[in-house]
Amino acid sequence: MKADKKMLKSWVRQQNSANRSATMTMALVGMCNVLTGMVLVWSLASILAELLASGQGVALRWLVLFVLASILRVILGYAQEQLAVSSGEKARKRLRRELLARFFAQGPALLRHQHSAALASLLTDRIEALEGYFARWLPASALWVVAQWSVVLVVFWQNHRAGFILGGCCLFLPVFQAVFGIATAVASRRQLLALNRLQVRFLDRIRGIATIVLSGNAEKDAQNLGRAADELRQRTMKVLRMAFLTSASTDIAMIVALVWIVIDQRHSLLHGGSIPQTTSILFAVLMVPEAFAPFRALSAAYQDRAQITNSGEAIQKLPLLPELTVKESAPRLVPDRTDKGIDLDVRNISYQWVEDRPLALDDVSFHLKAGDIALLTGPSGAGKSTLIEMLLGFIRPREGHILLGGADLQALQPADMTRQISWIGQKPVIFAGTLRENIMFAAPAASEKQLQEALEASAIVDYLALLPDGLETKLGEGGYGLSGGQAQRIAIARAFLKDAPLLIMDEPTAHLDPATEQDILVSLRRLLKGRTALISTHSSQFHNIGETVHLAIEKGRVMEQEIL
Ligand SMILES: Nc1ncnc2c1ncn2[C@@H]1O[C@H](COP(=O)(O)OP(=O)(O)OP(=O)(O)O)[C@@H](O)[C@H]1O
Repeated sequence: MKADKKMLKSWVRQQNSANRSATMTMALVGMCNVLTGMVLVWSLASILAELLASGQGVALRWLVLFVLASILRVILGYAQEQLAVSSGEKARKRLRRELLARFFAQGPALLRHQHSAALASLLTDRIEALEGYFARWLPASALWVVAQWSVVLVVFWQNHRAGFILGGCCLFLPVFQAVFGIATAVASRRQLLALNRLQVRFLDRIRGIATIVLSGNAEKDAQNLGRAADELRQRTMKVLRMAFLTSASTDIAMIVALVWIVIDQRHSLLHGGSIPQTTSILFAVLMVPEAFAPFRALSAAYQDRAQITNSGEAIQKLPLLPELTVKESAPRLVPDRTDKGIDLDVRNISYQWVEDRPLALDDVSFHLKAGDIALLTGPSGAGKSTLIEMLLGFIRPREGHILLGGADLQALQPADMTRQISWIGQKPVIFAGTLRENIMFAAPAASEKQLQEALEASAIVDYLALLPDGLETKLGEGGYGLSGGQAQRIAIARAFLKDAPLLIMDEPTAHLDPATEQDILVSLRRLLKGRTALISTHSSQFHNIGETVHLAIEKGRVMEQEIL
């Protein structure tokens, strides 16, 4: 627990220092704004004092100073706002980039530890909620003490008694902040957790909509969601109440200072002191809101401060899976590819998902020559998916090595590794976009001729004419729906286009009817030519696909058997 807090603090410090120059620039412009405010108020106090004393004219210099200071304040205020927006934007972009890089570096193994809705919310809402921290809280916290106490000192210099009163009232503010601010932070943290729970629930329900409707539980589920939404509403109201109390406490301190100064100096004000004396009193009175403004900005941003802790905690909760990327400075290795495919040598690899659970892969060794087609079979939970994830480079062996074309998989640069491997799973991911974009995703630089060849080899041409806009038909969410077989052909076309020498498949025909499975097998046979392949399957239809090796896996152990 203590270690977690320490790590969180150090992460927040890192964020602060990454943003230091922007924060300091904002604080500097803010300080100029405060100083300009003093000049503005002084010129206004002088104008009023002269009017009250003589009732006649006002020295031109005060009017000119007043107008110039007003214009400068507007400019400085605008600059402050612009700097805040751009600093918040830059910080969020940087954080998103860093997080996304971490997600990609950890691969799909991350989804075994975290719900996809929680990850999506971390990348979107939680990072978005940090805008206020970088744009408002950091500059306000760097500025408020200096700004507030420089106002108090200037007031004290002009009018000792008023300076004392103002300083005294300002001293109470941190106490109010400690009481209400901490309560606001706790409320805001609970609100965020409730929001996160609601998002995860919603995504689950949307994914499982068919199951919920068919089980007759739709009504009950809607009620549960309603309750979760109500909990979020109540937590949001609590945050607003706390924020209101924080702001009200600042107002009360300000009013007390104002009334106190006026009562204290009423004699000079009512019985006409000298012009400098009236000016100093009016200056002190008019400066009261200026003295409280930096603190008001700070307390308005207090909730924003809570957000960095919330987001930081969520980021800390991401599992510390080993990152898969190899340093760019590492020497480049080139796997040896031949016309037949690529050599795959798996040497004594072991893997354990959780410390006290049995090994998911236990001293696994096998060798596939270029052009070998291996069928991987085994009961559920035997370790097939773990082995595939390891070959795809998403998890690292605890022990042992995997050599691809003679090069150690773990020492390959990510781009060099992914170029060697194509993967076809049970259901291909179809992105929202056209059919063309979905296929070209595998090789964006492919020519029109290569695309046509891939369309023919994967037999997509057979159903192209049935699509409303051919290759330009919109697919994916909100787009045209494809059957399982049609979607699987997209995955096959992608593999043709990518033209990688190692093909890994995980139950590629699992959800297809026997007739479609036969059609897909025809395309797969074409795809297998000139490649090494490892196919995890339960289907007997694969037993005459031209397999040369049988890998039977059970309890994480592999038996290799060559088929002659
Ligand atoms: N993220 C994880 N955390 C803990 N244990 C895991 C995790 N993923 C897999 N396992 C365990 O590792 C073992 C191998 O699982 P794996 O998913 O590789 O089996 P499989 O042969 O692919 O099964 P199936 O055919 O049902 O997909 C199982 O005991 C499983 O419970």
